[in-house]
Amino acid sequence: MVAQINYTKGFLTPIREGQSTGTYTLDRLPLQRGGLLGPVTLAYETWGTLNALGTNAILVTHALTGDAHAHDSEHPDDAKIAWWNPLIGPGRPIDTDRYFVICSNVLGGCSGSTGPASVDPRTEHPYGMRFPIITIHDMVRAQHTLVEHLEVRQLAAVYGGSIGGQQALAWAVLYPEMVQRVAVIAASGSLTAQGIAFNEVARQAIMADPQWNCGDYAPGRGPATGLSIARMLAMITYQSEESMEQRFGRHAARREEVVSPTAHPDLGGRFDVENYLYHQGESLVQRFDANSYLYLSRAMDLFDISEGFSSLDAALARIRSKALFIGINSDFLFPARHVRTLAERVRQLGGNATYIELASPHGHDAFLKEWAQMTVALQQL
Ligand SMILES: CC(=O)SCCNC(=O)CCNC(=O)[C@H](O)C(C)(C)COP(=O)(O)OP(=O)(O)OC[C@H]1O[C@@H](n2cnc3c(N)ncnc32)[C@H](O)[C@@H]1OP(=O)(O)O
Ligand SMILES: N[C@@H](CCO)C(=O)O
Repeated sequence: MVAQINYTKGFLTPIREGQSTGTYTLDRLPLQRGGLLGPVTLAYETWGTLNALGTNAILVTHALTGDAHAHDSEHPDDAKIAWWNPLIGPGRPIDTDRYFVICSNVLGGCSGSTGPASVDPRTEHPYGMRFPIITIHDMVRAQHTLVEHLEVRQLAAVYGGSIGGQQALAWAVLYPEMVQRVAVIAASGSLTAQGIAFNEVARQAIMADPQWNCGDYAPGRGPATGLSIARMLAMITYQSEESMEQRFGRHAARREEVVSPTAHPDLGGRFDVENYLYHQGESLVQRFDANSYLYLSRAMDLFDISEGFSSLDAALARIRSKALFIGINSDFLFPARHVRTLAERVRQLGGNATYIELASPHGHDAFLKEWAQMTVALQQL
């Protein structure tokens, strides 16, 4: 199923005891929708030590706007510095004393891995909209070559949430012999019509911004307004009515330094939730590429775990891993019942699948916030 891939180069730099950062480049990657992409670079980080047999590795896959910095051994308790910090480290559910933990920035991303902002070797200009459509399977196949390059023979586990959960599920289906355990968090076998709809509105906001310019913009000069609106919309889908009531209610804006993007002083910026969304939009513009947002959100839409197999059951029956599915009771992007149904189907097909539901008001993003519940859940795997 996986075509021959040649490695070209890679480096790994220790940044402190037990933590390294690196890049790895392969010549070309055959894509699920046809064609070849190359060279493809993945930026990655590792924590812990690989054993002599190459069997104690854990792969962590990040969410839509995440990056390879899942853990920071110098600041292990700060989730703002590294997005899954509280779950990774010595004695934690992803135990770096026992496991060699790997996290790479996803194919199509903008934090060191090849994506639409990378230079196309054929034109010597950024790919922009000449970047091919990539899928979750392509991301996973690229990760597979990285893992092989690191001399990992077996993955003790793959963990991921949201679009990272789609990747974790794809790992278990595409490489059943390699994945011993898998945690699919806040993700299902395919995104709902509602989820696709939210993503399309976000993409249209980006593409309607004149600064988008059909995807051709200089680094740092992209569609800031469009990307900001896309993030504002997406942040609503990552939360819930309950959490937004708790956090903001109808309170007046509490943060005066946030500038309301409206000409009339009372058309926006009056409510606290509005300022929160403006701030989130501005923050994403500082750290994320708009074209990457288009391609990654599209990969999320296109994902269908049955694609390439005769049926959904044929795909799910391939899973050999011990599988943990985690739903979130307030998630309306990947509703918990879809995650539970997926787990049940894997079990009905003879798989070793467990379902756990987090009880949280925090919606989809609960897997990035509910540390105590996530710790207990991941310990079940
Ligand atoms: C830094 C990074 O994210 S690195 C990349 C890796 N990231 C990821 O993988 C996930 C991306 N991150 C996220 O999705 C989110 O940050 C989450 C889910 C982790 C947390 O989201 P939130 O619940 O909105 O977090 P939180 O309440 O801490 O607010 C975040 C920001 O909104 C600001 N904010 C909170 N309330 C308000 C308000 N009422 N008005 C204005 N701003 C507000 C905070 O000050 C904070 O600002 P900062 O990020 O500049 O420090
Ligand atoms: N808050 C997450 C949600 C997407 O799953 C992110 O920004 O990556």
